[in-house]
Amino acid sequence: MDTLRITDGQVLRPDGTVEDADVLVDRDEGTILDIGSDLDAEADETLDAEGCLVMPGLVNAHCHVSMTLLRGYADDKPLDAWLQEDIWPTEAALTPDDVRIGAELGLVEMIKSGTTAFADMYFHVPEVVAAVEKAGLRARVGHGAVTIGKDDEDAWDDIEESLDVAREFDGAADGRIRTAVMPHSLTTVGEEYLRGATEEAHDEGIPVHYHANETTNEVDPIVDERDERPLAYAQDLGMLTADDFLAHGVHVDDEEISLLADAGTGVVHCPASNMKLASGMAPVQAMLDAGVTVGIGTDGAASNNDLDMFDEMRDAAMIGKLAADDASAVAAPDVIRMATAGSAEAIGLPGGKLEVGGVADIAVVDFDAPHLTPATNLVSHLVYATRGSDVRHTICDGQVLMRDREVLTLDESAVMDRAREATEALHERA
Ligand SMILES: CSC[C@H]1O[C@@H](n2cnc3c(O)ncnc32)[C@H](O)[C@@H]1O
Ligand SMILES: [Zn+2]
Repeated sequence: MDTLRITDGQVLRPDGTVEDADVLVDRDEGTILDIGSDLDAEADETLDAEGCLVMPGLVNAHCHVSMTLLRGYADDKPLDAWLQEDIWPTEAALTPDDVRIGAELGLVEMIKSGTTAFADMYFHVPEVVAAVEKAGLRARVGHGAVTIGKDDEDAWDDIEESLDVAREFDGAADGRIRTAVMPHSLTTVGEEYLRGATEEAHDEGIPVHYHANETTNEVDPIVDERDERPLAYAQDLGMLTADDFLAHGVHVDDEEISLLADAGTGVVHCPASNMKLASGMAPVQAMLDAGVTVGIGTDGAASNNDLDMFDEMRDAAMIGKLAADDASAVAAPDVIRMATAGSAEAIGLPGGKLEVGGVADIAVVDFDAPHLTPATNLVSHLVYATRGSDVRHTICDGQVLMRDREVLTLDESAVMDRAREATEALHERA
Protein backbone atom coordinates (compact mmCIF):
# COMPACT_ATOMS: atom_id res chain seq x y z
CA MET A 1 0.00 0.00 0.00
CA ASP A 2 1.27 3.48 -0.88
CA THR A 3 0.87 5.85 2.08
CA LEU A 4 1.17 9.51 2.97
CA ARG A 5 1.51 10.81 6.52
CA ILE A 6 0.72 14.36 7.57
CA THR A 7 2.77 14.85 10.71
CA ASP A 8 2.79 17.00 13.86
CA GLY A 9 -0.24 19.14 13.09
CA GLN A 10 -3.49 19.85 14.85
CA VAL A 11 -6.50 18.18 13.23
CA LEU A 12 -9.97 19.70 12.86
CA ARG A 13 -12.48 16.92 13.59
CA PRO A 14 -16.06 16.79 12.24
CA ASP A 15 -17.48 17.88 15.62
CA GLY A 16 -15.44 21.12 15.43
CA THR A 17 -12.87 20.10 18.03
CA VAL A 18 -9.14 20.36 17.37
CA GLU A 19 -6.62 17.74 18.52
CA ASP A 20 -2.89 17.09 18.14
CA ALA A 21 -2.70 14.21 15.67
CA ASP A 22 -1.10 12.79 12.55
CA VAL A 23 -3.19 11.76 9.55
CA LEU A 24 -2.31 8.61 7.63
CA VAL A 25 -3.57 8.38 4.05
CA ASP A 26 -3.95 5.38 1.72
CA ARG A 27 -2.91 6.91 -1.59
CA ASP A 28 -4.05 3.90 -3.61
CA GLU A 29 -7.61 4.24 -2.35
CA GLY A 30 -7.49 7.99 -1.76
CA THR A 31 -8.85 7.56 1.76
CA ILE A 32 -7.89 8.32 5.37
CA LEU A 33 -6.47 5.22 7.07
CA ASP A 34 -5.99 6.61 10.54
CA ILE A 35 -5.96 9.78 12.64
CA GLY A 36 -4.13 9.82 15.96
CA SER A 37 -1.24 10.99 18.09
CA ASP A 38 0.39 7.58 18.47
CA LEU A 39 0.38 6.14 14.97
CA ASP A 40 3.37 3.87 14.51
CA ALA A 41 3.10 3.18 10.77
CA GLU A 42 5.91 4.38 8.51
CA ALA A 43 4.74 6.16 5.37
CA ASP A 44 6.06 6.42 1.82
CA GLU A 45 5.82 10.21 1.92
CA THR A 46 5.43 12.68 4.77
CA LEU A 47 4.11 16.22 4.82
CA ASP A 48 5.19 18.40 7.72
CA ALA A 49 2.28 20.14 9.48
CA GLU A 50 4.01 21.56 12.54
CA GLY A 51 2.30 24.82 13.55
CA CYS A 52 -0.49 23.99 11.10
CA LEU A 53 -4.15 23.03 11.21
CA VAL A 54 -5.07 19.97 9.15
CA MET A 55 -8.64 20.50 7.97
CA PRO A 56 -11.01 19.12 5.34
CA GLY A 57 -10.41 20.59 1.89
CA LEU A 58 -12.85 23.41 1.22
CA VAL A 59 -15.76 22.72 -1.13
CA ASN A 60 -16.72 25.56 -3.47
CA ALA A 61 -20.31 24.56 -4.15
CA HIS A 62 -21.12 27.01 -6.97
CA CYS A 63 -18.66 28.34 -9.50
CA HIS A 64 -18.09 29.18 -13.15
CA VAL A 65 -14.38 28.45 -12.96
CA SER A 66 -13.42 29.58 -16.47
CA MET A 67 -14.71 33.07 -15.71
CA THR A 68 -11.29 33.79 -14.20
CA LEU A 69 -10.51 35.18 -17.67
CA LEU A 70 -13.21 37.81 -17.05
CA ARG A 71 -11.85 38.82 -13.62
CA GLY A 72 -12.01 42.61 -13.30
CA TYR A 73 -14.24 42.92 -16.36
CA ALA A 74 -17.56 44.76 -15.98
CA ASP A 75 -17.33 45.54 -12.27
CA ASP A 76 -19.94 47.49 -10.32
CA LYS A 77 -23.13 46.58 -12.16
CA PRO A 78 -26.30 44.75 -11.09
CA LEU A 79 -26.90 41.19 -12.27
CA ASP A 80 -29.18 41.72 -15.28
CA ALA A 81 -27.20 44.58 -16.85
CA TRP A 82 -23.92 42.82 -16.02
CA LEU A 83 -25.01 39.61 -17.76
CA GLN A 84 -26.83 41.12 -20.72
CA GLU A 85 -24.63 44.11 -21.55
CA ASP A 86 -21.19 42.70 -20.74
CA ILE A 87 -20.79 39.08 -19.69
CA TRP A 88 -22.95 37.21 -22.21
CA PRO A 89 -21.65 39.14 -25.27
CA THR A 90 -18.07 38.47 -24.16
CA GLU A 91 -18.73 34.82 -23.32
CA ALA A 92 -20.11 34.37 -26.84
CA ALA A 93 -16.56 34.99 -28.07
CA LEU A 94 -14.93 32.43 -25.73
CA THR A 95 -13.33 29.50 -27.54
CA PRO A 96 -12.95 25.99 -26.09
CA ASP A 97 -9.26 26.83 -25.53
CA ASP A 98 -10.22 29.92 -23.54
CA VAL A 99 -12.49 27.86 -21.33
CA ARG A 100 -9.66 25.37 -20.75
CA ILE A 101 -7.16 28.10 -19.90
CA GLY A 102 -9.61 29.93 -17.64
CA ALA A 103 -10.39 26.65 -15.87
CA GLU A 104 -6.71 25.86 -15.32
CA LEU A 105 -6.15 29.35 -13.90
CA GLY A 106 -9.10 28.94 -11.56
CA LEU A 107 -7.94 25.49 -10.50
CA VAL A 108 -4.47 26.77 -9.63
CA GLU A 109 -6.16 29.45 -7.54
CA MET A 110 -8.38 26.86 -5.84
CA ILE A 111 -5.49 24.51 -5.06
CA LYS A 112 -3.46 27.41 -3.66
CA SER A 113 -6.30 28.39 -1.34
CA GLY A 114 -7.17 24.90 -0.06
CA THR A 115 -10.21 24.07 -2.18
CA THR A 116 -10.36 20.40 -3.14
CA ALA A 117 -13.83 20.10 -4.66
CA PHE A 118 -16.28 22.35 -6.48
CA ALA A 119 -19.45 22.48 -8.54
CA ASP A 120 -19.24 24.19 -11.92
CA MET A 121 -21.79 25.41 -14.43
CA TYR A 122 -20.44 26.54 -17.79
CA PHE A 123 -20.15 25.64 -21.47
CA HIS A 124 -17.43 23.80 -23.47
CA VAL A 125 -17.59 21.42 -20.49
CA PRO A 126 -15.17 18.84 -22.00
CA GLU A 127 -12.47 21.50 -21.52
CA VAL A 128 -13.39 21.96 -17.86
CA VAL A 129 -13.35 18.18 -17.41
CA ALA A 130 -9.87 17.92 -18.96
CA ALA A 131 -8.57 20.69 -16.69
CA VAL A 132 -10.03 19.05 -13.57
CA GLU A 133 -8.61 15.67 -14.56
CA LYS A 134 -5.14 17.19 -14.86
CA ALA A 135 -5.36 19.40 -11.75
CA GLY A 136 -6.51 16.52 -9.54
CA LEU A 137 -9.52 18.10 -7.86
CA ARG A 138 -12.99 16.65 -7.41
CA ALA A 139 -15.91 18.31 -9.19
CA ARG A 140 -19.55 18.15 -10.16
CA VAL A 141 -19.74 19.78 -13.59
CA GLY A 142 -22.49 20.59 -16.05
CA HIS A 143 -23.46 22.51 -19.15
CA GLY A 144 -25.47 25.64 -18.31
CA ALA A 145 -28.47 25.80 -20.63
CA VAL A 146 -30.26 29.07 -21.45
CA THR A 147 -33.41 29.09 -23.60
CA ILE A 148 -34.65 32.69 -23.53
CA GLY A 149 -34.18 34.39 -26.89
CA LYS A 150 -33.86 31.02 -28.68
CA ASP A 151 -36.30 29.28 -31.02
CA ASP A 152 -37.71 25.95 -29.89
CA GLU A 153 -35.17 23.86 -31.78
CA ASP A 154 -32.15 25.77 -30.43
CA ALA A 155 -33.63 25.72 -26.95
CA TRP A 156 -34.04 21.92 -26.98
CA ASP A 157 -30.52 21.57 -28.46
CA ASP A 158 -29.11 23.42 -25.46
CA ILE A 159 -31.11 21.25 -23.04
CA GLU A 160 -29.96 18.11 -24.89
CA GLU A 161 -26.36 19.28 -24.64
CA SER A 162 -26.77 19.63 -20.87
CA LEU A 163 -28.17 16.08 -20.67
CA ASP A 164 -25.53 14.63 -23.02
CA VAL A 165 -22.64 16.23 -21.13
CA ALA A 166 -24.05 14.94 -17.83
CA ARG A 167 -24.29 11.41 -19.24
CA GLU A 168 -20.90 11.42 -20.94
CA PHE A 169 -18.67 12.72 -18.16
CA ASP A 170 -20.22 11.19 -15.06
CA GLY A 171 -17.46 9.17 -13.37
CA ALA A 172 -14.61 10.74 -15.39
CA ALA A 173 -11.16 11.28 -13.84
CA ASP A 174 -11.29 7.96 -11.95
CA GLY A 175 -14.65 8.92 -10.46
CA ARG A 176 -13.56 12.34 -9.20
CA ILE A 177 -15.91 13.99 -11.66
CA ARG A 178 -19.68 13.75 -11.29
CA THR A 179 -22.22 15.70 -13.28
CA ALA A 180 -25.56 17.47 -13.14
CA VAL A 181 -28.02 18.88 -15.63
CA MET A 182 -27.79 22.63 -15.24
CA PRO A 183 -30.61 24.85 -16.55
CA HIS A 184 -29.25 28.35 -15.90
CA SER A 185 -32.21 29.70 -13.87
CA LEU A 186 -35.96 29.66 -13.38
CA THR A 187 -36.30 32.84 -15.47
CA THR A 188 -33.77 32.23 -18.27
CA VAL A 189 -35.10 28.76 -19.13
CA GLY A 190 -38.73 28.30 -20.22
CA GLU A 191 -41.19 26.10 -18.31
CA GLU A 192 -41.43 23.23 -20.82
CA TYR A 193 -37.63 23.00 -21.03
CA LEU A 194 -37.20 23.05 -17.25
CA ARG A 195 -39.82 20.33 -16.89
CA GLY A 196 -38.40 18.20 -19.71
CA ALA A 197 -34.78 18.52 -18.61
CA THR A 198 -35.64 17.73 -14.99
CA GLU A 199 -37.78 14.70 -15.83
CA GLU A 200 -35.16 13.21 -18.08
CA ALA A 201 -32.31 13.95 -15.65
CA HIS A 202 -34.12 12.44 -12.67
CA ASP A 203 -35.19 9.37 -14.67
CA GLU A 204 -31.49 8.72 -15.18
CA GLY A 205 -30.47 9.53 -11.61
CA ILE A 206 -28.82 12.83 -12.57
CA PRO A 207 -29.23 15.82 -10.21
CA VAL A 208 -30.30 19.28 -11.35
CA HIS A 209 -28.48 22.50 -10.45
CA TYR A 210 -29.68 26.05 -11.21
CA HIS A 211 -29.62 29.69 -10.07
CA ALA A 212 -32.75 30.67 -8.10
CA ASN A 213 -34.11 33.63 -6.14
CA GLU A 214 -30.88 35.56 -6.66
CA THR A 215 -32.44 39.00 -7.20
CA THR A 216 -35.95 40.40 -6.87
CA ASN A 217 -35.95 40.52 -10.70
CA GLU A 218 -35.89 36.73 -10.59
CA VAL A 219 -38.75 36.54 -8.11
CA ASP A 220 -41.24 39.22 -9.18
CA PRO A 221 -41.93 38.02 -12.77
CA ILE A 222 -42.66 34.50 -11.52
CA VAL A 223 -44.97 35.78 -8.78
CA ASP A 224 -46.69 38.15 -11.26
CA GLU A 225 -47.17 35.55 -14.00
CA ARG A 226 -47.94 32.49 -11.91
CA ASP A 227 -49.15 33.80 -8.60
CA GLU A 228 -46.69 31.52 -6.83
CA ARG A 229 -43.21 31.92 -5.38
CA PRO A 230 -40.24 30.70 -7.48
CA LEU A 231 -39.51 27.71 -5.28
CA ALA A 232 -43.16 26.60 -5.36
CA TYR A 233 -42.80 26.78 -9.15
CA ALA A 234 -39.55 24.79 -8.92
CA GLN A 235 -41.32 22.20 -6.81
CA ASP A 236 -44.12 21.91 -9.41
CA LEU A 237 -41.44 21.32 -12.01
CA GLY A 238 -39.87 18.55 -9.92
CA MET A 239 -36.70 20.57 -9.33
CA LEU A 240 -36.72 20.37 -5.53
CA THR A 241 -35.40 16.94 -4.61
CA ALA A 242 -32.69 15.93 -2.16
CA ASP A 243 -30.23 15.45 -5.04
CA ASP A 244 -30.82 18.88 -6.56
CA PHE A 245 -29.10 22.07 -5.44
CA LEU A 246 -29.64 25.70 -6.23
CA ALA A 247 -27.33 28.69 -6.13
CA HIS A 248 -28.07 31.88 -4.17
CA GLY A 249 -31.50 31.57 -2.50
CA VAL A 250 -31.27 35.23 -1.49
CA HIS A 251 -34.93 36.25 -1.73
CA VAL A 252 -36.64 33.24 -0.16
CA ASP A 253 -39.61 33.59 2.16
CA ASP A 254 -40.46 31.35 5.13
CA GLU A 255 -42.60 29.01 3.04
CA GLU A 256 -39.82 28.55 0.52
CA ILE A 257 -37.39 27.84 3.36
CA SER A 258 -39.77 25.13 4.60
CA LEU A 259 -40.02 23.68 1.10
CA LEU A 260 -36.22 23.48 0.90
CA ALA A 261 -35.93 21.88 4.33
CA ASP A 262 -38.67 19.33 3.65
CA ALA A 263 -37.27 18.43 0.23
CA GLY A 264 -33.62 18.27 1.35
CA THR A 265 -32.62 20.47 -1.59
CA GLY A 266 -29.24 22.12 -1.03
CA VAL A 267 -28.77 25.89 -1.19
CA VAL A 268 -25.40 27.35 -2.11
CA HIS A 269 -24.84 30.71 -0.47
CA CYS A 270 -22.60 33.04 -2.53
CA PRO A 271 -22.06 36.04 -0.22
CA ALA A 272 -19.41 37.96 -2.18
CA SER A 273 -21.33 37.76 -5.45
CA ASN A 274 -24.55 38.78 -3.66
CA MET A 275 -22.82 41.82 -2.19
CA LYS A 276 -20.93 42.84 -5.33
CA LEU A 277 -23.98 42.66 -7.61
CA ALA A 278 -26.11 44.13 -4.77
CA SER A 279 -28.44 41.16 -5.16
CA GLY A 280 -29.40 41.11 -1.49
CA MET A 281 -28.72 39.29 1.79
CA ALA A 282 -29.65 35.61 2.03
CA PRO A 283 -31.40 34.58 5.27
CA VAL A 284 -28.70 32.03 6.06
CA GLN A 285 -29.35 31.70 9.80
CA ALA A 286 -33.06 31.19 9.14
CA MET A 287 -32.23 28.46 6.60
CA LEU A 288 -29.85 26.75 9.03
CA ASP A 289 -32.44 26.97 11.82
CA ALA A 290 -35.02 25.35 9.53
CA GLY A 291 -32.65 22.48 8.74
CA VAL A 292 -31.81 23.42 5.14
CA THR A 293 -28.54 22.01 3.81
CA VAL A 294 -26.50 25.16 3.12
CA GLY A 295 -23.15 25.20 1.30
CA ILE A 296 -20.94 28.09 0.25
CA GLY A 297 -19.70 29.04 -3.22
CA THR A 298 -17.70 31.83 -4.77
CA ASP A 299 -19.74 32.09 -8.00
CA GLY A 300 -17.52 33.20 -10.91
CA ALA A 301 -14.46 35.41 -10.64
CA ALA A 302 -16.19 38.27 -12.46
CA SER A 303 -18.63 38.76 -9.59
CA ASN A 304 -16.36 38.08 -6.63
CA ASN A 305 -13.48 38.64 -7.82
CA ASP A 306 -11.51 35.64 -6.55
CA LEU A 307 -12.07 31.97 -5.81
CA ASP A 308 -10.72 32.05 -2.25
CA MET A 309 -13.09 30.14 0.04
CA PHE A 310 -11.49 31.69 3.14
CA ASP A 311 -12.67 35.10 1.89
CA GLU A 312 -16.04 33.56 1.26
CA MET A 313 -16.28 32.17 4.79
CA ARG A 314 -15.51 35.57 6.27
CA ASP A 315 -18.07 37.22 3.98
CA ALA A 316 -20.67 34.60 4.92
CA ALA A 317 -20.19 35.26 8.63
CA MET A 318 -20.30 39.04 8.22
CA ILE A 319 -23.32 39.32 5.92
CA GLY A 320 -25.12 36.55 7.83
CA LYS A 321 -25.02 38.68 10.97
CA LEU A 322 -26.21 41.77 9.11
CA ALA A 323 -29.05 39.85 7.45
CA ALA A 324 -30.21 38.48 10.81
CA ASP A 325 -29.51 41.78 12.62
CA ASP A 326 -27.81 39.57 15.20
CA ALA A 327 -24.08 39.37 15.93
CA SER A 328 -24.47 35.80 17.17
CA ALA A 329 -25.91 34.61 13.84
CA VAL A 330 -23.88 32.54 11.33
CA ALA A 331 -21.12 31.84 13.84
CA ALA A 332 -17.66 30.58 12.90
CA PRO A 333 -18.28 26.83 13.53
CA ASP A 334 -21.42 26.98 11.36
CA VAL A 335 -19.53 28.76 8.60
CA ILE A 336 -16.79 26.13 8.55
CA ARG A 337 -19.42 23.38 8.45
CA MET A 338 -21.14 25.11 5.51
CA ALA A 339 -17.90 25.52 3.52
CA THR A 340 -16.92 21.87 4.06
CA ALA A 341 -19.52 19.21 4.94
CA GLY A 342 -22.51 21.41 4.02
CA SER A 343 -21.15 22.15 0.57
CA ALA A 344 -20.18 18.51 -0.01
CA GLU A 345 -23.66 17.36 1.01
CA ALA A 346 -25.37 20.03 -1.09
CA ILE A 347 -23.52 19.06 -4.28
CA GLY A 348 -23.50 15.34 -3.54
CA LEU A 349 -19.75 14.74 -3.49
CA PRO A 350 -17.77 12.94 -0.79
CA GLY A 351 -15.55 15.00 1.50
CA GLY A 352 -15.92 17.92 3.85
CA LYS A 353 -14.93 15.83 6.89
CA LEU A 354 -11.72 14.29 8.20
CA GLU A 355 -12.70 10.79 9.32
CA VAL A 356 -11.18 7.35 9.07
CA GLY A 357 -12.43 5.65 5.90
CA GLY A 358 -13.45 8.99 4.36
CA VAL A 359 -11.85 10.55 1.30
CA ALA A 360 -8.45 12.15 1.85
CA ASP A 361 -9.37 15.67 0.66
CA ILE A 362 -7.32 17.86 2.97
CA ALA A 363 -6.00 21.43 3.37
CA VAL A 364 -3.10 22.16 5.71
CA VAL A 365 -3.20 25.75 6.98
CA ASP A 366 -0.06 27.35 8.41
CA PHE A 367 -0.82 29.40 11.53
CA ASP A 368 2.71 30.74 11.94
CA ALA A 369 1.86 34.25 10.71
CA PRO A 370 1.33 37.62 12.42
CA HIS A 371 -2.33 37.88 11.38
CA LEU A 372 -3.00 34.44 12.96
CA THR A 373 -1.15 35.14 16.20
CA PRO A 374 -1.96 34.32 18.97
CA ALA A 375 -3.27 30.99 17.67
CA THR A 376 -5.68 30.65 20.57
CA ASN A 377 -8.92 29.98 18.69
CA LEU A 378 -8.20 28.21 15.43
CA VAL A 379 -11.86 27.87 14.46
CA SER A 380 -12.36 31.62 14.83
CA HIS A 381 -9.15 32.35 12.93
CA LEU A 382 -10.16 30.11 10.02
CA VAL A 383 -13.26 32.20 9.39
CA TYR A 384 -12.26 35.70 10.46
CA ALA A 385 -8.51 35.96 9.85
CA THR A 386 -7.13 33.24 7.57
CA ARG A 387 -6.44 33.88 3.88
CA GLY A 388 -6.10 31.37 1.09
CA SER A 389 -2.40 32.18 0.95
CA ASP A 390 -2.00 30.65 4.43
CA VAL A 391 -2.61 27.19 2.98
CA ARG A 392 0.65 25.22 2.91
CA HIS A 393 -0.33 21.83 1.46
CA THR A 394 -3.41 20.67 -0.47
CA ILE A 395 -4.35 17.02 -0.93
CA CYS A 396 -7.24 15.58 -2.94
CA ASP A 397 -8.17 11.92 -3.28
CA GLY A 398 -4.96 11.12 -1.38
CA GLN A 399 -2.74 12.86 -3.94
CA VAL A 400 -0.63 15.89 -3.01
CA LEU A 401 -1.70 18.74 -5.32
CA MET A 402 0.36 21.42 -3.55
CA ARG A 403 3.38 20.84 -1.32
CA ASP A 404 4.92 23.78 0.56
CA ARG A 405 2.96 26.15 -1.73
CA GLU A 406 4.28 24.58 -4.92
CA VAL A 407 1.44 23.38 -7.14
CA LEU A 408 2.47 19.97 -8.45
CA THR A 409 -0.22 19.14 -10.98
CA LEU A 410 -0.29 22.31 -13.09
CA ASP A 411 2.52 24.66 -14.11
CA GLU A 412 1.44 27.82 -12.28
CA SER A 413 3.49 30.38 -14.21
CA ALA A 414 2.74 28.82 -17.62
CA VAL A 415 -0.97 28.82 -16.78
CA MET A 416 -0.79 32.51 -15.83
CA ASP A 417 1.07 33.37 -19.06
CA ARG A 418 -1.49 31.55 -21.18
CA ALA A 419 -4.34 33.24 -19.31
CA ARG A 420 -2.86 36.70 -19.95
CA GLU A 421 -2.49 35.97 -23.68
CA ALA A 422 -5.95 34.46 -24.00
CA THR A 423 -7.58 37.41 -22.24
CA GLU A 424 -5.81 39.93 -24.44
CA ALA A 425 -6.90 38.07 -27.58
CA LEU A 426 -10.46 37.73 -26.22
CA HIS A 427 -10.86 41.45 -25.66
CA GLU A 428 -9.49 42.19 -29.13
CA ARG A 429 -12.11 39.82 -30.61
CA ALA A 430 -15.11 40.69 -28.39
C1 LIG B 1 -24.73 29.30 -19.20
S1 LIG B 1 -23.38 28.86 -18.24
C2 LIG B 1 -23.54 29.76 -16.71
C3 LIG B 1 -23.80 31.21 -16.90
O1 LIG B 1 -24.02 31.80 -15.66
C4 LIG B 1 -23.52 33.10 -15.72
N1 LIG B 1 -23.40 33.65 -14.38
C5 LIG B 1 -22.29 33.94 -13.69
N2 LIG B 1 -22.59 34.44 -12.48
C6 LIG B 1 -23.94 34.44 -12.42
C7 LIG B 1 -24.86 34.83 -11.44
O2 LIG B 1 -24.50 35.32 -10.27
N3 LIG B 1 -26.18 34.70 -11.71
C8 LIG B 1 -26.60 34.23 -12.88
N4 LIG B 1 -25.76 33.86 -13.87
C9 LIG B 1 -24.46 33.96 -13.63
C10 LIG B 1 -22.22 32.94 -16.46
O3 LIG B 1 -21.74 34.16 -16.91
C11 LIG B 1 -22.65 31.98 -17.54
O4 LIG B 1 -23.16 32.67 -18.65
ZN1 LIG C 1 -23.54 31.51 -10.72
